Amino acid sequence: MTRPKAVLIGPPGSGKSTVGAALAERLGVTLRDTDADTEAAAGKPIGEIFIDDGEEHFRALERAAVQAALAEHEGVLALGGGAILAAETQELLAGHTVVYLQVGLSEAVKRVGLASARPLLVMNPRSQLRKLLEERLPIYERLGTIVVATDGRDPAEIVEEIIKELERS
Ligand SMILES: Nc1ncnc2c1ncn2[C@@H]1O[C@H](COP(=O)(O)OP(=O)(O)OP(=O)(O)O)[C@@H](O)[C@H]1O
Ligand SMILES: O=C(O)C1=C[C@@H](O)[C@@H](O)[C@H](O)C1
Ligand SMILES: [Mg+2]
Repeated sequence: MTRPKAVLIGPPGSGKSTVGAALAERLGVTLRDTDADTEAAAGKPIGEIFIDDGEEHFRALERAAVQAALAEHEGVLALGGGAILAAETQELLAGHTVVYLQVGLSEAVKRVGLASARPLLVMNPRSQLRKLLEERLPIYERLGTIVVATDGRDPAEIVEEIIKELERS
């Protein structure tokens, strides 16, 4: 059965795309990112999907993107930050190697401030992120089979820890 070597989950700014790219390179495999797949399916950026079609439509496209990627991809798979909210996705992740990238509120705020626009964090990113972390932390914790702290650590260091954990699992 085809399986990703690692599925990365975590809040916005935890580094799923950044660490995912470095991890894939280190393992000699490709990175697939469900945010990119969702944009490709819709033919427009995530921000525009939210504006034109609403979050519910985005989440439906995201569920389909996650389902396809889990079935097809053999490399590293990064999920959108909120993909784990769907019960269907939570069930599909059972049996996969799921790497939860932990990030604290202050560090997440700094990191998303540096990156491209995220529709859920356009207004008052700190309080939006706080709410989002409160809701999601128990879910990330439950789904992660490998948990890696990222605050104050650079992506290369995080990748080495993930590799060690993958070798042990
Ligand atoms: N360990 C790290 N140390 C410092 N900066 C980091 C680290 N990981 C990621 N970053 C930076 O934080 C920003 C967000 O990272 P990234 O886009 O990888 O997060 P993400 O988890 O994919 O977020 P999203 O859920 O919104 O897709 C980027 O500017 C990235 O360079
Ligand atoms: O945390 C979230 O809900 C999101 C994170 C991003 O990866 C994108 O999937 C989108 O901006 C929503
Ligand atoms: Mg990302």
